[in-house]
Amino acid sequence: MLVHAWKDEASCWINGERQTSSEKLEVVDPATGESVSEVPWGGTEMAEKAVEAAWSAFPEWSNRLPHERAEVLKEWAAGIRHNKNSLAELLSREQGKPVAEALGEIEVAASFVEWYGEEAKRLGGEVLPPGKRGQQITVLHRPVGVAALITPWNYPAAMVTRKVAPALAAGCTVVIKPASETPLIAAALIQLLIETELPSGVANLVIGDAKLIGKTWLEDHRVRKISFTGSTAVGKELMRQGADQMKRLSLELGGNAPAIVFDDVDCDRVADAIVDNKFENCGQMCNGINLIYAQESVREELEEKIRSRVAKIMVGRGTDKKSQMGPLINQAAQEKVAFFVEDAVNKGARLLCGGEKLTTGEYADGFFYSPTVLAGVESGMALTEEEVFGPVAPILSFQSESEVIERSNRTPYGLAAYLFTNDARRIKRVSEALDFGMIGVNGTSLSFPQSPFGGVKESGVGREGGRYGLEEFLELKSILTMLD
Ligand SMILES: NC(=O)c1ccc[n+]([C@@H]2O[C@H](COP(=O)([O-])OP(=O)(O)OC[C@H]3O[C@@H](n4cnc5c(N)ncnc54)[C@H](O)[C@@H]3O)[C@@H](O)[C@H]2O)c1
Ligand SMILES: N[C@@H](CC=O)C(=O)O
Repeated sequence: MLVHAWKDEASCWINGERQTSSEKLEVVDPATGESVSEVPWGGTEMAEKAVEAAWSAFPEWSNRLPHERAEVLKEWAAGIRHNKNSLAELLSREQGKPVAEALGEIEVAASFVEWYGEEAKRLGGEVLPPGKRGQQITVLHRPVGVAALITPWNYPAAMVTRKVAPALAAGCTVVIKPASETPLIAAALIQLLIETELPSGVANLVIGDAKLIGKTWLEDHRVRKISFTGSTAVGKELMRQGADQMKRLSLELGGNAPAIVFDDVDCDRVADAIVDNKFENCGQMCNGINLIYAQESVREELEEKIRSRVAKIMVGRGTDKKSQMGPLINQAAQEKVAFFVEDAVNKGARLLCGGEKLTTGEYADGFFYSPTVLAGVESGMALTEEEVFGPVAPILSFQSESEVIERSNRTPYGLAAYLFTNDARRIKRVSEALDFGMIGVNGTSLSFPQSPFGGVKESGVGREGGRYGLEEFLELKSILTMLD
């Protein structure tokens, strides 16, 4: 098996072939502003060509035996794991996260491929009780068809495989558009997929103008499914555009996750869990904690335990082994975080640590922001309403269970919520009352291949992960047969 260095290899892929373009996209390291690589930049023409290839490949791929599709996925997972170190380095350079975190993401990416390879073999149908004598009712699961997959920059490896693997397992063929900030890791993963026994045209990748490519795929009748991960604003726009042709849609969108800490906990363990989650990927995580609600009697203790941990986080370039947190993805993200902190402080929040753009020395050319903790946060501050998507831990106080449930549910988002308590009855009551798609109880890890990942309300439609993620790429067909 080949080990790649990923130098000057990035490309768009259609029908198993590299694509060229007169226009190029320069991919920049957010830690240094240095160029990492150039990739071809596509538009309408390349997007159409990709659909043509996926459409032509669909009959053969969808008719393959499930275990044959599984073989390809197994080979892909092995290729990813075989190349994990160079993939993690590439991911860190274009996205900014520390290499150790990037390695973790590559393993998650491979685990989804492996899991869906296994699940592909279990795809079955159903025979239902007859409605009249001599009748047989059979329900088949059929692949939706050509699926268009659009992915974000924050987890640019795992979000690609979490879509591609179930789509291929179901028998769909795919066209993929990664975020322009992080096309290299997507191109590398698709190259590894193409290096398996995958028939040409089953997986196609177009890097380029998001609006043009999105419009082309939404207007093409041959594309039957859109699976999108990204911001709620773009998700809503795709839903509007998809309505014309009744496209099947899966939307994994933004969140505004509360972490509720009751007063019966061990504050050291809770502070560890909260800081791990909040500062992963520089706070750029859809299920990242956005608001920390501390019950008043433990608030001061928790504030201090969180502050002391956050003050020690080493910030630096992701490829530097000492770094525990990298830069934000770009200048706009850095400015947005600065705005949220300034707004909160102006409205009365207390800065416990951080609170500044890092702009000198080794940080001068990157988009760094210091790990920040704010206390005394109250509703009315902009960061209580919106997803901050940065390294800021805002702490609020609450008195009673009913009050904190009501305040947590006030958001239009509903992706993830976290709850810390040792009271079993309270765990049941509160986790059932919180209006979110995923609840972490006494822990903050939510992403596993077998578990459904996704939100309610404006956090999206549908689920990724587990058998639910496979169902997103399947249609039901009922066959009602009279046998005599
Ligand atoms: N729920 C989840 O599973 C999940 C996972 C990761 C990220 N997210 C969310 O993603 C957001 C961050 O990602 P982002 O900034 O890359 O989001 P984004 O919406 O700006 O972009 C996401 C993708 O959509 C593309 N895009 C942008 N405009 C488009 C258009 N008009 N038509 C078609 N495609 C278009 C982008 O190029 C990118 O590939 C956050 O809100 C985060 O919470 C959600
Ligand atoms: N952490 C999430 C991605 C959200 O941004 C995951 O691993 O699925």
